[in-house]
Amino acid sequence: MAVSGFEGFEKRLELHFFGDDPITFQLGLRKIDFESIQQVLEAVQCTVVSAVGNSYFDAYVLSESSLFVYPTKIIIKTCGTTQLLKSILPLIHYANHLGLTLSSCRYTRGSFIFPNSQPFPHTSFNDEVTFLEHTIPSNLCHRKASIMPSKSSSHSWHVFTAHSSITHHHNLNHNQSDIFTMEICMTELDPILARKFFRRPGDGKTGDSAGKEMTELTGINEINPNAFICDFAFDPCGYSMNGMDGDWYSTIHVTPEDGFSYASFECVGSVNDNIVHVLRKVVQIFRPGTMSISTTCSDYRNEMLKQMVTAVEPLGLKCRSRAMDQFPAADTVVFQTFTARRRSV
Ligand SMILES: C[S@+](CC[C@H](N)C(=O)[O-])C[C@H]1O[C@@H](n2cnc3c(N)ncnc32)[C@H](O)[C@@H]1O
Repeated sequence: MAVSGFEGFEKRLELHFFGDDPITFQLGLRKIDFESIQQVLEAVQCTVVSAVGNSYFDAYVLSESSLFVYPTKIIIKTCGTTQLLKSILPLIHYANHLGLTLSSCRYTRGSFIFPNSQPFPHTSFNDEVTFLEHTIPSNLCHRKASIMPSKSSSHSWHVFTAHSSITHHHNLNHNQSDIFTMEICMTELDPILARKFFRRPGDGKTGDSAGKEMTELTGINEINPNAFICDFAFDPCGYSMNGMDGDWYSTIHVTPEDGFSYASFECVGSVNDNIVHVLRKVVQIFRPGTMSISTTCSDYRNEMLKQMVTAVEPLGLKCRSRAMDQFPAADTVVFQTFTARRRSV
C-alpha cells in the first residue's frame, strides 16, 4: 500500500441563501449558534481552532482550513481527509430554521495528491457530483459539473455549480460585476521557505503566538497590510490564517512537509484592487514549482488575466495553460496553471 502524507488540496463549498425577512438579513446565518456550527463540523470531521468576527462576517480557523459565515453566505474550505459535502444538509437545516432558503451552491477543488486516501463521497469527482445531485434541493435546477483541464493530467480544476431560477443579490456595498474570487493552489514549495512553517522545538509558544511569528517572519502580513489576521501554527508544522478587511476575507493554509508540500491562498476582491502586488507577494513567500490560479467572476475581464501573468512571470513562473468555462447564473471560471521555468545551469 502506498504511504500517503497530508492532503493539502482543499475542497471548497460556497452556499448562498435568501429570505424575505429584512431583520433576518442583518445577522442571518451568523445567528447559527456555536454548538450547531460544531455539529456541522463533526459531520465533516474537523474542529474549530479559533473564531473572530467583525461587523460583516465571522471567520473561523479550523483544524483543517477555514469557515466564513456572512448573513446570507457560507464559505467552507477543508483539507486532509475531511468529508466536506456532508456539511450541506445540516447547513440547509439550520438556515431553514432562520427563514433562509438555499439559492446557490458552488463546489470546487483541485486534483488531490493522494486521491486513494479520500473517503466517500470524495472518492472521485463522479461520486462527489452524484452526492451533490442527490443532496441539494430541487429548486436549484440550473446545474453544471465540469473538470477544467491543464496541460498536465495531474492538475485539473473540478467545479460543480447549482442555482435556483431567481437571482438574489444582497451585496449593497459593491458592484457585483467587479467582484472576483481567486483560489491559488501551490505545490513543490521552496524547501528553505517551507521550513519557516515548522515550529522550533521547545519554543515555549502557543499555536497562536507561533502563528503570529510565522505571519511576520514570512511576510504574510504584507500581502494586505489593512487586514486583521487570525493565524495559527500547528505542531510540529503547518499553518493557517484568515484575514479580514471590511467585508473581504483572505485565507492561507500551508502544508510544508517535503514530498507533499502545498500552500493555498484565497481571497475575494475587486478588479480595481492591486492584484499584481498580492500575487507577487504570494509567489515570493512560497516560490512554488507549480501553481494554479482559479478565478470566478460574473463579468469576465481579459485585462485581469493579463495582469496576473504579468505579475508572476518576472518571478520565474511561466503560464502553461488557460481554460475557461461558463456556469449557471453567468459565472465565468478561468483556470490558469504556471510552472517554474527551468533554471539555467
Ligand atoms: C491544517 S494545516 C493547513 C491546511 C491546508 N489546507 C494545507 O494543507 O495547506 C495542515 C498542515 O498542518 C499539519 N498538522 C499538524 N497537526 C495538525 C492537526 N491536528 N490537524 C491538521 N493538520 C495538522 C499537517 O501535517 C499539515 O502540514
